Amino acid sequence: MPKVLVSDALSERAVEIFRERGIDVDFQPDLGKDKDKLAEVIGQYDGLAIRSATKVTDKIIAAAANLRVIGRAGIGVDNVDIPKATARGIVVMNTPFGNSTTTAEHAIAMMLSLARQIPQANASTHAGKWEKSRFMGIELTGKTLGVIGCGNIGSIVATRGVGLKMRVIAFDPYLSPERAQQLGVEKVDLDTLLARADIITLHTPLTDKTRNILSREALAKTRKGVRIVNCARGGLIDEEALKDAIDAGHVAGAALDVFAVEPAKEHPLFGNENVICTPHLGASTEEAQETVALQVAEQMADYLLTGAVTNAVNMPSISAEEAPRLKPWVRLAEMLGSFAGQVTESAIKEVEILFEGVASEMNVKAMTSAALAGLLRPQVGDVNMVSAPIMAKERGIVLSEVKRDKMGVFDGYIRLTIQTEKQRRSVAGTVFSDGKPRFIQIKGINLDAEPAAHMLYTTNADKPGYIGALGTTLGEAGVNIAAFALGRDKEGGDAIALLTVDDVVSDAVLEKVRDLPHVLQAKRVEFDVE
Ligand SMILES: NC(=O)c1ccc[n+]([C@@H]2O[C@H](COP(=O)([O-])OP(=O)(O)OC[C@H]3O[C@@H](n4cnc5c(N)ncnc54)[C@H](O)[C@@H]3O)[C@@H](O)[C@H]2O)c1
Ligand SMILES: O=C(O)CC[C@@H](O)C(=O)O
Repeated sequence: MPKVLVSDALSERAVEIFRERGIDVDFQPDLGKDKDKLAEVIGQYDGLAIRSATKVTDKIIAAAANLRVIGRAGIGVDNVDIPKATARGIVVMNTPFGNSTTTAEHAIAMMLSLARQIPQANASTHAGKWEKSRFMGIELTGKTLGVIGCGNIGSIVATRGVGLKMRVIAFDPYLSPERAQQLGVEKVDLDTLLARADIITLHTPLTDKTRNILSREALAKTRKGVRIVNCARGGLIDEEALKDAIDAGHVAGAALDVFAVEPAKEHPLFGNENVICTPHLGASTEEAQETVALQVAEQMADYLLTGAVTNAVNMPSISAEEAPRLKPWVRLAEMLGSFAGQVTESAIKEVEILFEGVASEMNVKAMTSAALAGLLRPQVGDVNMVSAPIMAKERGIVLSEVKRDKMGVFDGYIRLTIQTEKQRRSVAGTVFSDGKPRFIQIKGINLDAEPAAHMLYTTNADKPGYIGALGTTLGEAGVNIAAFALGRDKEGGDAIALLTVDDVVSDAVLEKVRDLPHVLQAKRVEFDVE
């Protein structure tokens, strides 16, 4: 039974879902804050469910010997070392839509609070001061709202802005003109947004491109009296520059839900009367927390129990419906890759994967990832479907995928061709109606072989007497042959043999086979068979 640790304050709904799905779950909502304790225990778990407090660092990943999936109940995965998780073959999932509306509403609440100084007026009134003349606000109707990042949350904020009768402009290089029109916003470049917006609201992820998008220089380009809302990520604003701009009276106010360092227990902007702060509350509504907890638990359970992948940030999706049909094809792809990887000794330069017929109608990304994992494993050891594409890229392997309608006798097949420094090699296979993989072609030569735990692959010149000599050599070495698949390109041409044997083919036996007349190559090939 898979075991999951919930190390942040997720809604209890997640725990219920894991239990209902038959998963052993430990709910320790404060454990994520104790990184040493987390590193101590993480090795026991197959899954880790988190919000933002748990930092899944290199060190945690190194200690997570059995971890297969990290589920983030929320959007931002910047608290997870994704490259490290990917390299270790751990799927990282998030819930990209579950808290968007709630966070957009928080941004709007922050904008309204900023416009009317509601938190300050509230504190003053509670203190019995009745400072009616101190709190003069601004009206939002007719004002220009500048949205930086118009994705899930930014677009909801934009439409709410339109609803408030604001003029909404947006900077987002990936926003299409059609989508902008549909949202009722004007697409502009960053400098135009900075120059025109009365209120700027940030909704991008934190990346190398967006870090400090509101830099000192950018803030200098804003209108005097601009107000700034950040409910996205702390690093998007140069906080020192923001403080200076507020102190100088250029920026009229800022509403911050997020900070460069969190938890933010002290900050240069704390105590500033023009700054409103909340402790990263954007996603904190009962509705959003229940939704993200439910979604992340379902997604993680699906992956751990069926292999279905939803909302992974480091792997292609595999839906629960397609997972059973796809599974034997993924397995075939991995075996084709494994075969090619085991018989190849030089560096792989190119990989081409052809998907024909029914194979081309399925999730080819998943099959490609599996083929790459099989291919690289003999060379790099610890690799799986998650880490294989990135490892292939790191090794400079050029990958191409080709899809083709059914042309041959099989309803569908996959052919993997690899180009090494020395040669080009191909292997093809299909899945029979019993769900079992079959190799149907090697080096363009047809054959019919079921991959098995222990196999011997030979290439030889097609001359009489070879099969007898091979059988005798194996028999004398005590190697029992369970199945023998043969093929040749033409009479007297190149021939191949793929034999299933009962035990591992030893190096000594391989040497004897290589010494037989007409043998060009002899390789031991092994597969993990269920
Ligand atoms: N405060 C919170 O509690 C809270 C809750 C949820 C999400 N978030 C954060 O809100 C942010 C937005 O989330 P989302 O779900 O809308 O993400 P999203 O991916 O749907 O949208 C992000 C948008 O930013 C745009 N973008 C990317 N790079 C850009 C750049 N250089 N300049 C301008 N635009 C750029 C993208 O094209 C995209 O449209 C994320 O940082 C997320 O982590 C915060
Ligand atoms: O879990 C939270 O409270 C914060 C979530 C938010 O930052 C997100 O990226 O989804």
